[in-house]
Amino acid sequence: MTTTITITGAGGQIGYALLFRIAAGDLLGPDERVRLKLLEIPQGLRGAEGAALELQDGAFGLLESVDVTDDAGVAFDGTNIAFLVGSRPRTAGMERGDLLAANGGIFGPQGQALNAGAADDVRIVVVGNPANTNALIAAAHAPDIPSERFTALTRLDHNRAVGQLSTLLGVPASEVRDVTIWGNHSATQFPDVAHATVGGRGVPELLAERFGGEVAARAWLADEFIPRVAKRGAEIIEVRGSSSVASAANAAIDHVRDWVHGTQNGWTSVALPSDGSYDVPAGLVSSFPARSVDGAWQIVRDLDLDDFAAPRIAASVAELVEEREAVRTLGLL
Ligand SMILES: NC(=O)C1=CN([C@@H]2O[C@H](COP(=O)(O)OP(=O)(O)OC[C@H]3O[C@@H](n4cnc5c(N)ncnc54)[C@H](O)[C@@H]3O)[C@@H](O)[C@H]2O)C=CC1
Ligand SMILES: O=C([O-])CC(=O)C(=O)O
Repeated sequence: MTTTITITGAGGQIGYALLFRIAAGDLLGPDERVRLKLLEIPQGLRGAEGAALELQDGAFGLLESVDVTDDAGVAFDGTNIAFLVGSRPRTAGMERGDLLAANGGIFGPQGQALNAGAADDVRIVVVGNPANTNALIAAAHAPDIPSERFTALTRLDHNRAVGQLSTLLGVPASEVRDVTIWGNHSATQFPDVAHATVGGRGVPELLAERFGGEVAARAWLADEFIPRVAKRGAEIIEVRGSSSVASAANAAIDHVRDWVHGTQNGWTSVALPSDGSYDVPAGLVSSFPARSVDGAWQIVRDLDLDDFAAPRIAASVAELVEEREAVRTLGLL
C-alpha cells in the first residue's frame, strides 16, 4: 500500500524535522510506502527543494516519490494525510492572538483545496498557530469533508505534561497514562492530571505523597505544573531562541500514528470539533481526552470535572469562542 502525505510549510523548521521521520517509517510503520507532497509559498520553495534533495540522499526504502509545489491544488490532490504546518511562527513577545490575523488567511484557501482534491479518507492535523482556530477555518471551507477529520495539535502539550510528571515522579514516560489537555493550544489550556495514573495508582495520590498532602499537591499543580506546561512554548523560545521544532514534529507524528493505528496506553489529547461534550460549544475545535478506535477519534466521555477543573476548562473555551468571533470579524469564517 502507498499513502499520499502532504506537508505544508515543508521548507520550514518543523517540516524539515517531520519529513525524515515520515520517510523512515515512524508514522505508518515499516510496511507502508509513502508519497510525499511538499507545499510551500514561492519564497519557501528552495528550502523545500533542498529537503527533497536530502530525502533522495537518504535512500529511504519506503519513499516512493517527493513532489514540491507552490500550488495547493496540486499538493492536496489525492492526499490521505495532511500536515498543515505552514504559517508564521511566534517570536519572542508575541501571543497567539497576534497570529490570528497573520495566519488565519492561509487556512481558508487550503480548506477549499482539500475539499476539492483530497482522498475520501483524508485526515488533517493543523500544527500552524493558532492551531485550533486555523483548523476551524479550514473545516469551514471544506463542506464535503466530515468536520471530525480536521484536528489540531495539542499532543505536544500532552507530551510536555507527561514529560513533567515522568521527571517529577521518577518513572518512564510510558508509565504515565490518561493525562488530558483541555481547550486551546495556548497559555489558557488546562493540563489535567485528575484521572492520570502511574503503575495503576492515581497521580493525585502520588502527588499528595510527594508534596505532603492534597493541599500542597494542588498548589504545585496550580502554581508550577499548569503554567510550566501551558507556557512551555514560550520557555523554549526563550532558551533556544526559536520555537519548538523537533518536539513539535514528534508530537505531530504521535498524533497521526495513533489516529491511524489506534491509541495505546490509555487516552491522549486531541483538538477536534466539539460535539457539545463537556459544555464545549458544538463545532469549536477544542482539546479533549480522546481514543482512536477503528481509525476515528472518540472523545472520552463522562469524566467528573471538579471545581478545580471546570472553571479552567471554561476559561480556555471562552478564549476559543473569542478567537472564533475575531476571525468572523476578519471575514475568515
Ligand atoms: N501546535 C503546536 O504544538 C506547535 C505549532 N507550531 C507552529 O507551527 C508553525 C510552523 O513552525 P516552524 O516550522 O518552526 O516555522 P518556519 O517559519 O520554520 O516554517 C514555516 C514555513 O511555512 C511556510 N509557509 C508560510 N505560509 C505558507 C502557506 N500559505 N503555504 C505553505 N507554506 C507556507 C513558510 O515559507 C515557512 O517555510 C508555526 O505557526 C508555529 O507557531 C510550532 C510548535 C508547536
Ligand atoms: O509557542 C509557540 O509559539 C510554539 C508552540 O505552539 C509551542 O511550542 O507550543
